[in-house]
This record gives sequence, C-alpha cells and structure tokens, in this order.
Amino acid sequence: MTQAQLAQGQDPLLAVRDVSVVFGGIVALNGVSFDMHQGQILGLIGPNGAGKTTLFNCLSRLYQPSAGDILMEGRSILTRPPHRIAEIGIGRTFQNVALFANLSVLDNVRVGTHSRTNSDIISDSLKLPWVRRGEAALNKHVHDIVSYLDLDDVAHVTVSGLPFGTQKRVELARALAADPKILLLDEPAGGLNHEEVHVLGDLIRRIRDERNVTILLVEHHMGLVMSIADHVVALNFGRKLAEGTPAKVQSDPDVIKAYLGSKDQ
Ligand SMILES: Nc1ncnc2c1ncn2[C@@H]1O[C@H](COP(=O)(O)OP(=O)(O)OP(=O)(O)O)[C@@H](O)[C@H]1O
Repeated sequence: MTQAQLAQGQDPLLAVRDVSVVFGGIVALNGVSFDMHQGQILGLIGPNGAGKTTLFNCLSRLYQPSAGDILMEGRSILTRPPHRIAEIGIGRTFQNVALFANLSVLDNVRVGTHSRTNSDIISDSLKLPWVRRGEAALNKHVHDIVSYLDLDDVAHVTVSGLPFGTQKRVELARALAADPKILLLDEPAGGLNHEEVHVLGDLIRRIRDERNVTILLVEHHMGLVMSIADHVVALNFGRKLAEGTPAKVQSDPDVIKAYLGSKDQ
C-alpha cells in the first residue's frame, strides 16, 4: 500500500471546500471541493477554460475565492498573502518559468530559501555568529538541492543562457529549496519534448517518494498525468466533473464527453 493510500483515512493535508470564483459575470469555479492527502500526486485536469488555472491561483493565493474555503492542515489559508504561503509549506512553480534571468542557478535556488531564513537585516549586517552558522547550513542546503536536480554542471551559469527544459528544473529546485509540504506545479510539461516529459515524470515521483512532498499537478499532458497521478480531479465549466484513480477518471463518460467536445484531444 502506498503512503498516499495509507493517508487516505487521515485528515487531508489540503482541503478545497465549495470554492467558487466569479469574474464579473463569469463563473470560473462553481462550488469545487476535493481533498489532498499526504504523499499524493493529484492531477487536476479539464479542457480549456475548465477552471484549472483559476483554482491553481486560489491555492497559491493570487485569487481570492468569492465563496468557500481552502484549508491547509485544518486552517484556512485565505487570510494569508501570496508571499507568505511558503511559510506554511506551500510551494509553486510557474507555467512560463519565473526566474531571475540574470542570476546564476545557485542564486535563483538561494532565493527559494528565503522563507527558511530567520535572520533580520541588523543581524545580517553584523554577521553575528549564528547568522554565519545559518548561512553555512543554508549554502549546503542550496548545493544539495542543486545536486538533487542534477544541476551541478550549470550551478554558476546565468539562467537566461540555459535551455527551457533546464530552466524548468531550476524552477523546481527553487520551489524545493523552501522545503514545501505541498508543491503546486503549473503545467510543468509545457514546452518540453517527449524525452524531457518522461524524465520529468520520474523526477516528480522521486520528489514525492524521497522528499515526502505532496504534489498537485495542473497539466494538459494526459500521458504524464495518467502515468504519475494517484488521484485525478477533472473540472469542466468550473465544476468538478469526476474524481478518482486515473483509470476511473479516464473512463468516466462525462470526462470523455467533455474532452471530445473540446479542442484538447
Ligand atoms: N482574470 C480573469 N478575468 C475574467 N475571466 C477569467 C479570468 N481568468 C479566467 N477567466 C475565465 O474563467 C474561466 C476558467 O478559466 P481558467 O483559465 O481557470 O481555465 P483553465 O482550465 O485553466 O483553461 P486553460 O487550460 O485554457 O488554461 C474561463 O471562462 C476564463 O475565460
């Protein structure tokens, strides 16, 4: 039995409760609920305009739901600003890569550790001993993450000079540097070739298994979702259409109908 299956009987790590989002007259999300359990890889799918990005933006606190709640370990995250979700263990990557293009790989990953540091400007500038010890530990942590994602060879290279696939790995490294409990991945396979998607799938699974990170994956690449997710939530027109194992969702008549009626397939 997998860790995710064992966690099913426990309280959810993240609970989405009746979340609705209305933009002007458009109902982008309509009463969506689901649970994410510790150790799960949850795939969030749906045709264009289904509401995936809107939900992702609610989870990362860029959007405020019009109704409903999102609970992390039983506590609402809706009062927390986006720049403070890393502190409660929520990390994210961006669809189009949002790195500091002129900084090196190491420095970009170091930025990700920001929520782990507890030094302030005064102690930083005085270089107090505990800050120095903290810095050394932090540097080791950054180097460990860079190695974990196989980025040693490019550690000192400026990010703007790297291929897109490598930049996406740097973004993953930066998100992991904050030691998230949950990692939100926004179309990680976008722009990658077949081989890169395969490698990415293995990497996501390793991150879950070896680093104990629960993963939410918003993704159009059905092959990737169906091969690595243990739970899939399908949206259409802002509503939850189906949820369950990949096999169950893939064979759900409503899901098949929604995709046949869209341009995604
Ligand atoms: N900022 C916004 N203002 C107005 N309407 C929006 C906004 N963001 C999304 N919508 C609308 O909300 C609905 C859901 O969009 P959303 O982008 O969440 O879907 P999606 O499933 O991510 O689609 P895609 O796969 O094409 O990215 C759509 O009708 C979209 O036009």
